[in-house]
Amino acid sequence: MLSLEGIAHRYGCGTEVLRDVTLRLEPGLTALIGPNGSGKSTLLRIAAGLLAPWRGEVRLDGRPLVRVTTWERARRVAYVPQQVLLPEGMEVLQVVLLGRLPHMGWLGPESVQDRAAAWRAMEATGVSGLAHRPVETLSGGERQRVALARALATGARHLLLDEPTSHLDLHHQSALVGTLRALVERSRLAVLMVVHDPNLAALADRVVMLADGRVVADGPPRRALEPAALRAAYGDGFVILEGPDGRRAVVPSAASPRLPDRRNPAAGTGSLS
Ligand SMILES: Nc1ncnc2c1ncn2[C@@H]1O[C@H](COP(=O)(O)OP(=O)(O)OP(=O)(O)O)[C@@H](O)[C@H]1O
Repeated sequence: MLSLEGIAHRYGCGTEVLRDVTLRLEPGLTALIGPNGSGKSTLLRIAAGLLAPWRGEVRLDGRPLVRVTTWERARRVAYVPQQVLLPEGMEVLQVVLLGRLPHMGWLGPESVQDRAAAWRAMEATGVSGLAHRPVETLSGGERQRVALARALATGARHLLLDEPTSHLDLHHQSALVGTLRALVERSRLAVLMVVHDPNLAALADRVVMLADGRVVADGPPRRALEPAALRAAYGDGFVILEGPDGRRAVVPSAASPRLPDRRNPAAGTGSLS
């Protein structure tokens, strides 16, 4: 299990962008949401071991992550950044096979098992038909799915995905959630994905909401996405529609929105009717 304990972070001499965040990443699909600049990407990079926290510790099965070798970490924790950079001049299959490097070591070449894992990952993300396309010819959404395939090919049980749906159309957003859910159920993966859309977050098993670098809600979607919690984090620039089956949709409102008053957290909360 990947756990973050008492994490605080500041860049240089700036103010704290994460404050005392404690989070245990259990098997299941967890959505990480929060306003722009609330610290989501910073938290993911710290969880991936790519950024040393200013205070606190990340542990993998109880061991400090800094003591886990780079190879082992790469086999067990996969991270897909917000800005996906794929090496130009390579075909999709070659790029996805890069996800197998932690299993191949320096000596390579890839084994039958490595190729099978790469094909499985491409099929799961719907890019197997693009296997021999040079990556620079792909659309933004296709690139994003190739990056996810590379992460899945690692076989890591912990997936850290920073806005994996930002370039995806509605169909592929649903397909991605379906794929992740199937992986979670079949292989007990622990997935932490940053999303901006609360409606997408509502499809997760658990929602963690950050505001001002703190966890302000953590629980099942219905509870974590309570109107009052959303309003405290995002202000009043949205309305909540409720269908006859009780399902809710959060949609931006056309009115000039006000952000919450962070000096007085009680202001800006309340009923959204
Ligand atoms: N390398 C850096 N140097 C200085 N400040 C940084 C750096 N990276 C991020 N920040 C600042 O840290 C804060 C948190 O940034 P972060 O990218 O973690 O937020 P986020 O919640 O992912 O935002 P968004 O939703 O806009 O992607 C922001 O105020 C940002 O400007």
